[in-house]
Amino acid sequence: MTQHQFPPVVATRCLDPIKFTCYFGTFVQTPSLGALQVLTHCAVGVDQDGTIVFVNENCSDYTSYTLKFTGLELHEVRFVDVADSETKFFVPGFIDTHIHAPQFPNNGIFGDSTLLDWLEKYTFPLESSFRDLTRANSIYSQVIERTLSNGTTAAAYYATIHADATNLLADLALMRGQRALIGKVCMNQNSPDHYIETFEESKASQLSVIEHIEKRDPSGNFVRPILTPRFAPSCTEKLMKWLGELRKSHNYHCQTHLSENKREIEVAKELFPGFDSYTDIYYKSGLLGPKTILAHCIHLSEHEKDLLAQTGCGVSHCPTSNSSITSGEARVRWLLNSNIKVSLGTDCSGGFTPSILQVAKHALLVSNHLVMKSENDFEKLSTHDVLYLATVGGAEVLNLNVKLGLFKVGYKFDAQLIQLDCEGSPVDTFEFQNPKWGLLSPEESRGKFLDLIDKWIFNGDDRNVRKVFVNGRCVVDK
Ligand SMILES: O=c1[nH]c(=O)c2nc[nH]c2[nH]1
Repeated sequence: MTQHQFPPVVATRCLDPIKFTCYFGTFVQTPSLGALQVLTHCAVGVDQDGTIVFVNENCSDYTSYTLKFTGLELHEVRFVDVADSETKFFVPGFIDTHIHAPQFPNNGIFGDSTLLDWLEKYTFPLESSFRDLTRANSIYSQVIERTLSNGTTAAAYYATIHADATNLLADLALMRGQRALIGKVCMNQNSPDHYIETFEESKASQLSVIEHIEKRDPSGNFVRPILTPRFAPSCTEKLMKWLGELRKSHNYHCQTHLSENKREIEVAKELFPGFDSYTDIYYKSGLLGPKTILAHCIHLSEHEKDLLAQTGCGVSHCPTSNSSITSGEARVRWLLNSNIKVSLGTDCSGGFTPSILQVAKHALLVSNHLVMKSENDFEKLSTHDVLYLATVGGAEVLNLNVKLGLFKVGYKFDAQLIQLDCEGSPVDTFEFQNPKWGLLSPEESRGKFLDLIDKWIFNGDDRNVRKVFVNGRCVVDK
């Protein structure tokens, strides 16, 4: 079906250790919001640290180029040529900036509840069972496997209040090769007797989790602790202020929920009457900064939005969850226009899918609903916009030491290999829709390829994710 005009795989195996890997094929990325870049016949070189050292577009002789560029011998380089199908391409790994790992068994179970009763009925009972490490081991292993298989190369996880189980989540992510921010949930008020901690307990277990994770990965490039006050209603001011001090003194990451549900906002205001707004509670507690991730942010006032912009926080937009438990529609464009970093979160199990690709599609549909309600086009998000939120947006919000989200020199090779015409693919491909690079005009080929990307976003799923790479290492090979 495809017109492959380039050399086949030259060397796949050698006796000496591989010093360098060169991937050859089509690479798709979103260098800026709304812009989709398609690099065809492109050679991307990755060193042993998983860092991209060259990106050479329109490179017909990629083997000679690579050897010349690196100065290495043929046997020291692994060539991975995936250009055997024109419906195969690399995209940056997805970044899930809001996911509750212990809630995974409840995906799809929410009945007709909304946030506060959903927490009581479904969420707290399940999370409290993570005092059992056998259960934690089995569920956390499954979450990591499932999200990796959906192309998620980095995630900001909420765990539970239990230090041992949280440490286990960090160990499992590190072992399996998924980048992860790991949050021990802190909650010391308005929670059920079977699932609550005192201020002193919260403090002690938070410090022990930080110590454990920092020992496991001193570089912090793979797993890192993230301070996680659950949300204002379940934390005392004393606890939030202590976490705020800790954040500021060590420049730690921080994550919490903000302005998800109207009743939740009323409760927060009732519990903290001395503050100007829900956002102000976090602001005055010292929780807001460039490494803070705020999930939802649906019902913010102008002033609250300005506070997020001023403090440099990132937002995790969770449209699947917001539709499922009837929370509302976040105004993503309104946030982006104020230079607030926005990314996507599955929010399992308020959300029902562990797939950021599905969430990207929901983000687009929710933006269409905002347009239908307000009758202006301003809020509409394109397929290219939501791909940006799923990759570059996620990297900005995670704010790690390593550069992620693009195929660019100096960035880490965290990637997915997508194939639309694989066996069992949910995406139907047709010969007349094939881009036929080199045989049609560049504009025609590009137009056809962009259509394929749209088809992938709307119809694709984990079956199309053939390989996943984190830091240059293949962690999923189907
Ligand atoms: O979507 C949500 N999931 C949760 O677990 C939670 N806790 C507080 N607020 C929350 N929102």
